[in-house]
Amino acid sequence: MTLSVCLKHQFPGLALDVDFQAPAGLTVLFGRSGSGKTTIVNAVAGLLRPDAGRIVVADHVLLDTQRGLCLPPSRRRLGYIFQEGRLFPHMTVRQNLSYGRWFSPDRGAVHPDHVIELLGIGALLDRRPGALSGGEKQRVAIGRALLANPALILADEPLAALDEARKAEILPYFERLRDEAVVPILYVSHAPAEVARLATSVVALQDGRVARQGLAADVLGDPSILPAGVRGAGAILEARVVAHHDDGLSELDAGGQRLHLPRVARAVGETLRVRIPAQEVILARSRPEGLSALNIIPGRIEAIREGGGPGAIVSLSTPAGTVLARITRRSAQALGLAEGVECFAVLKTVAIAPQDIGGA
Ligand SMILES: Nc1ncnc2c1ncn2[C@@H]1O[C@H](COP(=O)(O)OP(=O)(O)OP(=O)(O)O)[C@@H](O)[C@H]1O
Repeated sequence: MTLSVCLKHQFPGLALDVDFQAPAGLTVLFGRSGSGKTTIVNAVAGLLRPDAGRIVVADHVLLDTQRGLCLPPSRRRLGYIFQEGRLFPHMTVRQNLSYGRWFSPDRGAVHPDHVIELLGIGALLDRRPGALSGGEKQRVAIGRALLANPALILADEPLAALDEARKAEILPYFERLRDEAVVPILYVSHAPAEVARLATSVVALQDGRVARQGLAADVLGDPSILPAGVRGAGAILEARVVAHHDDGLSELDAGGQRLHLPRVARAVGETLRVRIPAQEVILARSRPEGLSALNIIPGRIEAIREGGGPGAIVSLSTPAGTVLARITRRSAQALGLAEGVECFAVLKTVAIAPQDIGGA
């Protein structure tokens, strides 16, 4: 266990009461606006003194209100990545990077060359932030946080201010950070696709409480806790690249099932995470023929969740993993769908967007 957070705090509009552990890797704090994500990050950073609580990062106690202990931010050994890079405009990239290093208690544990290579910012070192794109600024901000030699990185919606193209540019760097396990990361987001790509584990918040905690695939499959409700529901499959075809498609293997996706920028043999949005999946009782959709996966219904509206979310257990389908209650009834019934999930190739595909 790398981070342990137990907090109670009362604001006029929020009664925060959380207790969770973040294992190594990248833990996403996920929840609707106002659910308490930033309040938790601020308490971990030392920017907010909560009414009660205890926060420990790898045996280093940052806060223990019972013992009257509350370390100031400068003694917490945290790297902070904000929505906007917040670089110093008058300094070059090189100077901005060394600024983080200046505050590091033992300089040198993370080598600058490695960080520069990891983030691909070698060509930017002599530029000032004004001459960088939004994505480049954010990469430098990540580098500065890493070079402060932190015990934990806090990233508060670091992609929120970027457009889709810039987000796609930055996501792989967070994946590398997660995979190299340079340092554990607590990452705030309310975008399911981002969570699906990045999270090792997810802490889902609702009204200041932990609604669910666990692996991304399990938490994201539960529409009741999703900020965007059923619209954000989706399954995560792990799939290995088998071939790239001349017509622009890539072929993947997910538990023995073939998936055809728009060309993925990964080598044959690499394993990917693919998010399958529930609203892009059609269900059929028999294997459809004469259909333009290329992906047809057989499975058995595990559960059907109905909400207050006309829709239902069907969880299908398949050899590729659990697939979710958002259909109408009317269709579920017409098809005689029920727990245990076998059916086929149909997915159009083009329904999978590049941001739904990432490193496993
Ligand atoms: N300094 C404060 N003073 C009073 N109330 C506050 C303060 N900070 C936060 N709150 C209350 O706590 C609630 C949770 O805020 P918080 O910023 O933690 O939510 P969030 O999940 O990060 O939301 P968002 O996704 O919009 O950033 C807010 O709705 C607000 O009512």
